[in-house]
Amino acid sequence: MPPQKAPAGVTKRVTARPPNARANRGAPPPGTRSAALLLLAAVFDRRRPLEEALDQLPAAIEPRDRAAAHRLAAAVLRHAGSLDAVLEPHLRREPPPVVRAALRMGAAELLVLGTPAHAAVAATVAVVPRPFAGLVNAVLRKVATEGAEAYEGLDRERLDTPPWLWSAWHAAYGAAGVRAIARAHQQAAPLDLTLAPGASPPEGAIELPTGSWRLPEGTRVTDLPGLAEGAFWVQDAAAALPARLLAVKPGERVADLCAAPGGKTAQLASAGGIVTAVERDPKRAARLRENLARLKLSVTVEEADAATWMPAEANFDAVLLDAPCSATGIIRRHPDIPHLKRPKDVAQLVQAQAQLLAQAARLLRPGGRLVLATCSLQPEEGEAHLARAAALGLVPDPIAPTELPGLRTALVRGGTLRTRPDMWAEQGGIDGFFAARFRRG
Ligand SMILES: C[S@@+](CC[C@H](N)C(=O)[O-])C[C@H]1O[C@@H](n2cnc3c(N)ncnc32)[C@H](O)[C@@H]1O
Repeated sequence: MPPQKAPAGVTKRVTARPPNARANRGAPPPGTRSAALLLLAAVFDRRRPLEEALDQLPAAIEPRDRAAAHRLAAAVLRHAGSLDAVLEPHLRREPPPVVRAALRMGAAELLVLGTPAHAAVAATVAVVPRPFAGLVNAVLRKVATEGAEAYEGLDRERLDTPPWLWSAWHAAYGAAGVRAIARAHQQAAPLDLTLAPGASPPEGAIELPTGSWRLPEGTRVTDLPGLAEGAFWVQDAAAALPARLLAVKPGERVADLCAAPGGKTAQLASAGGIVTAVERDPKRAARLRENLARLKLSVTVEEADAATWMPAEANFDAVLLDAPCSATGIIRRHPDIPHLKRPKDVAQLVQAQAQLLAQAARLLRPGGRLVLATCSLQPEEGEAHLARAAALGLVPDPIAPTELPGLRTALVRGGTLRTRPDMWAEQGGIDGFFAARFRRG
């Protein structure tokens, strides 16, 4: 997102304390800030996903520095609009990108993460090119003394949401809806797990009404016992719903289209389905295989384009199409998304989804079931596909309220699923998903 000023006419909301300000956790370890600058340059300058940038950090960077850099970069990405609004009065002209990124980083440490001022300022100054050290020092000192008050007075929900997404969500969900969604995006998400059949949940996990298990935000999955043994896999509670809605019975032949990293594949195979998972991207297909091996699940993985893939023996009992999408439903977990996606991406993805849907319908036996899912809040990538499905001869198979315990508000339009990140707000929210179920006539 380019630096933004508060839009005209936006009401300023004042809260006693920034809701994201954490208890002071002390200064991040050395090496964090230069690694975070690499991550931010990848997202802001080259428009690469944060996860990809993390994978490409130099191998010499220590795991604890990587984790701290990820946390710092995520705070900048989540709050970039608000941080810019605080920085703006202290900048006479636009600084070079690396300096802008460092200023956002320093401001995020001061205003969001609670790093002590002396550590945040000195360590940020140390990673900028020398000619800009004085500027960064002066601006961050100002932010350290005056920034908190300015930050608290901002309409952060609005400033941290790109205008095109705000307008689209306003049109789809109304004024209260867009506000609630943007508020949910101010917070990082908790860690949700799906348990392997018969496995015990990790200590401290809470069971959600839909059957997923939740641990507090910031929990590191690698610290949980049972990960290597395949006792669970990481999967947001909303992401776990589409495969459940397919209600696979043991021995059924199931095609899982667009499958990596395989959370839904694992659910389908655990339910006893004879699963073929189709994934186009070779690296992601390799990750899918690794994940299935860890979970000791037997699945046929096809590296192929699901828009044209047609095995000799199709006639599947059930097909899950978890189509590639703009991913605007998972911004809580991926705060880089608002900085990477543009409206034209949505239009292109809708075309791809329509092709995949048509092919998915061809794979079914008569009477077979299809669930279409996208992790997007854009109606073009969800509800708009219902008319296309009807034209393909797919008959709606409405989801029943009993299939969504604790989530009845997510049941809309005569039996389709629409979750939003502001649902289950008291329990830490849920990702935004659309899902619809059909039968082949
Ligand atoms: C939303 S993610 C799928 C998440 C996955 N179903 C899960 O639950 O873990 C979309 C995946 O589809 C893959 N993909 C995109 N277009 C594809 C296509 N035409 N054929 C097969 N895979 C595709 C992407 O590489 C990506 O791995």
